[in-house]
Amino acid sequence: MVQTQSALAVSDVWKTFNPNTPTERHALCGIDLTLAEGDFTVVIGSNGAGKSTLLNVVAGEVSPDTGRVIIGDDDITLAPVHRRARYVARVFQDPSQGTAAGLTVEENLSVALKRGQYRTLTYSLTGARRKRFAEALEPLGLGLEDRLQTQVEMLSGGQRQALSLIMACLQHPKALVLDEHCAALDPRTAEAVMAATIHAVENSRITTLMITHNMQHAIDCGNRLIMMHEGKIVFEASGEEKAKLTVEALVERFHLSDDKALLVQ
Ligand SMILES: Nc1ncnc2c1ncn2[C@@H]1O[C@H](COP(=O)(O)OP(=O)(O)OP(=O)(O)O)[C@@H](O)[C@H]1O
Repeated sequence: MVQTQSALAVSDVWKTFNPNTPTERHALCGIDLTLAEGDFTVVIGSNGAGKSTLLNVVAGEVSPDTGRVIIGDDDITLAPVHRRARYVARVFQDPSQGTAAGLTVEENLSVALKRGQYRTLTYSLTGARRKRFAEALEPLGLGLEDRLQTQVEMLSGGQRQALSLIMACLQHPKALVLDEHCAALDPRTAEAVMAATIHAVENSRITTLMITHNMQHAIDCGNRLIMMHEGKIVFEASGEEKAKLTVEALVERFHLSDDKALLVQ
């Protein structure tokens, strides 16, 4: 057991894909990142900067070549994805990835309640549990609390993504990773899901890493921001400095005005 005060620490993490081949890619080059409990950190950077690889290392999808990932007091560097479910919840870009289409809204939420435990296909949907689900869904403002028995395949992409978010937060994971989870949604729905994200993360104070290419979301969300480039963190802002950032200042500061990937509004 490693003693640490942080909620999530990524320490000197390196990752090279296809080493010593013509397709070698240095995705992460000595990443150090320490988040306190409740930190909501936005991750931005150009295409290929290493953002998804960083989140994959935290979520256990990718093993670092060297370095450590520590959550609370537990070193989870070598923990497989299924064991990390007790620690890390994730929402992907594709709304269909976080929910089971053939199950109802309440069945999906019941599965989410079993995060990190051995899952069975038995759901005990008590009145108390349905009330808890309805209370979790109600702040989304999408009316899902009245559709607990609706098959998820009947929901829109935005509704499914909002449900994925609530499912990810339901058991209060120690860390939440959001990988461009609004990128596949139409602009209006993306705004609704982002508002739900801010509400869910800030209310529950879940330590969160969120990738976005939307600079306005990067400005509006979270108390910390990191910018990655070529596998390194090249800029960090937190607290008041983060609150004072503007889209223009970010673009100007990093001479990114010609990088369209960073300018999706
Ligand atoms: N599984 C993989 N196999 C080989 N190379 C990979 C793999 N995953 C990522 N890479 C490479 O590692 C580098 C970092 O990729 P990563 O997906 O982490 O970047 P990103 O910042 O998330 O980019 P984007 O914004 O385009 O999604 C890139 O050069 C990418 O091509």
